[in-house]
Amino acid sequence: MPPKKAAANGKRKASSPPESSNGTKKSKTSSLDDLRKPHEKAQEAEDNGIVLRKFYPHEMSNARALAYNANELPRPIDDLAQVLGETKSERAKIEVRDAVVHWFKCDLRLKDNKALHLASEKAKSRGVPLICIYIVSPQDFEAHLTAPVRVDFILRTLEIVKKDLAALDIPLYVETVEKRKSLPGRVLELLQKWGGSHLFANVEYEVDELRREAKMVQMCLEQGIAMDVVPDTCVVGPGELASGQGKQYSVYTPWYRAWVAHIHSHSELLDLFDEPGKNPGSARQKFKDLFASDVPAAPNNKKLSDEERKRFTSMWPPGEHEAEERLAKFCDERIAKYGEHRNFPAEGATSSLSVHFASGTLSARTAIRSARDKNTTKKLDGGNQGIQTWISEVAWRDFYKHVMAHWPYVCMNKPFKPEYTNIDWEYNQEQFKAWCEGKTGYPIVDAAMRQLNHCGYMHNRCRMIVGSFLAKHLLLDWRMGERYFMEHLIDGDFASNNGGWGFSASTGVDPQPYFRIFNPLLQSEKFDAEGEYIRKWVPELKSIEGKAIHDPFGRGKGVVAKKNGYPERIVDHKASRERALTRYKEGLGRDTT
Ligand SMILES: Cc1cc2nc3c(=O)[nH]c(=O)nc-3n(C[C@H](O)[C@H](O)[C@H](O)COP(=O)(O)OP(=O)(O)OC[C@H]3O[C@@H](n4cnc5c(N)ncnc54)[C@H](O)[C@@H]3O)c2cc1C
Repeated sequence: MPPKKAAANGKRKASSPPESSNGTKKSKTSSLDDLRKPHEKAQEAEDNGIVLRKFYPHEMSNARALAYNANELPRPIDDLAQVLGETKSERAKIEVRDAVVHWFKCDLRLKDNKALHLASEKAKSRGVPLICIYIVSPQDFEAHLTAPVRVDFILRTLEIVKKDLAALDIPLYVETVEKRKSLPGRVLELLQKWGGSHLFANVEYEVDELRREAKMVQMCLEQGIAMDVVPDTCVVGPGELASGQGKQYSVYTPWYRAWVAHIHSHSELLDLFDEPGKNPGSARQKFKDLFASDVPAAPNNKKLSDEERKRFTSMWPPGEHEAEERLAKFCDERIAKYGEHRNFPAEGATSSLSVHFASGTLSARTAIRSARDKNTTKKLDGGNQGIQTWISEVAWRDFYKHVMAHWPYVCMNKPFKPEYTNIDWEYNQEQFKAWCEGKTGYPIVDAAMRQLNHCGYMHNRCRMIVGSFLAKHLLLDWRMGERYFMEHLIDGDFASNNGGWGFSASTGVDPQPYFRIFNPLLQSEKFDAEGEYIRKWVPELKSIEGKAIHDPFGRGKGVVAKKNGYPERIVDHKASRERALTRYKEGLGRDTT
């Protein structure tokens, strides 16, 4: 994150001519007042639970989004880089006192964890103990729509992290802080209590976290504490790659080529960070309260039922050792054929590692390195096709984080293409409920939604099918689907989820034109030809043989389906398609701010 200078009036100076996300419209901003106006559909977004007004301002105008593109508004990532840059020398002067602290967030592992490694090195340099903390923030979980299954996975993982750290005489202290605004102050208080002079954390690229960390670096410094926030979660961090014209990429393929070339020419990017070293033996006695502290139960707003907890515990074993084993097994057994099989949801051909990337129980570096080392060429883009394809999928994760950092309004309920907010979306709650429950009458859609509800996970092909179905067949505001996913996915990751929804609704960064509408029947026949996936998740259709499984009412098996309680289609494919085409076209022709 290279630091950038802000202009004296607090606004960033444009480094290149104003441009929109996609080059179609210029920013029309005239005054700050204009930029503060809500979008004309803001109330609708609020009423439908898309913008959580308890925590956030109303939906911004399109003009404000375009002002980010025109570099007229500072990006949170640049603000953090600037604070880090400006305070660097002062922070460097701070002497190590009684302890060094690492703050775990979405990086719940000991191996190959950059901030943890740096914290450990700092502590060792003066022979003082390393203390680790994790703050459970129920309000952050609420504001970020974190799924209860994900919270449960995090808490189960923390037990493992605590045990592994204790073996190194390092305490992990976990505390619940009810109010998200109190979190920075509480972290500081803890550091002061322990005589901690240095706080380390890995960067999270969501807007809330970037802004919080920028403030915290300052707050810490005022108290004589050096906070360092370092890039770790991506192999190539946001902002590192620019096109020949110096612009940030908004299209995946050229970005990916640059990503591969950059790693090939900076091989150190795949060097792994050592685990922390052992604490001095005295740490056990000195911080015995911290060693004795427990990992709390899930907060009330994110509790699972006993049955769910049992189910998810057996489905999703937590922690980095599990991630490591899963990665090794995948590389040994399935990666070579990944390219051919990954699109077929019944096959279980993908890695199922997303939960580990999302919680940080596995680093992207380790994953890419392991895959590369399996390849005879030791290159990212040569040799075995399956390995290459898998690496390029993991790269999507970096790409979407880069998008979120450079176009921060995607993290504020706006689509990457702001003009898509002008579309008249539907808010039909009955149809939304049918979609959520897997009762749309489209077997592949229903199977997928039921997989999500049962497992906290859905196959990628199916995520695209149900996303497109929600946005185009039901014409529901895609952000309702985005929210539902976050509230139910164990691998919920804002950037990847937002990117996936942008793709599905054609509102995102990928050049996926709105008139390309997935036909669920064709998708079903192509990717679940034998209906194995459908039969697994939609038991009402289990007895239906042959191609009728894809469309029981249209293919003479309506009586059986109906008898077993399976619903008829809630919308007609052809009519929905026509409606979507018209509505998208009208919306995009409208000029609102
Ligand atoms: C509408 C929609 C919503 C999505 N929401 C999320 C989400 O919240 N969290 C999430 O991790 N992924 C999300 N994805 C991407 C993708 O579906 C999952 O990463 C993938 O299904 C996870 O399964 P896997 O680990 O077996 O993947 P594999 O096929 O084994 O891929 C390996 C890894 O590459 C990354 N990856 C693969 N595909 C993508 C992609 N399209 N975008 C970003 N990263 C990718 C993931 O980290 C994944 O674990 C979404 C996709 C769509 C279309």
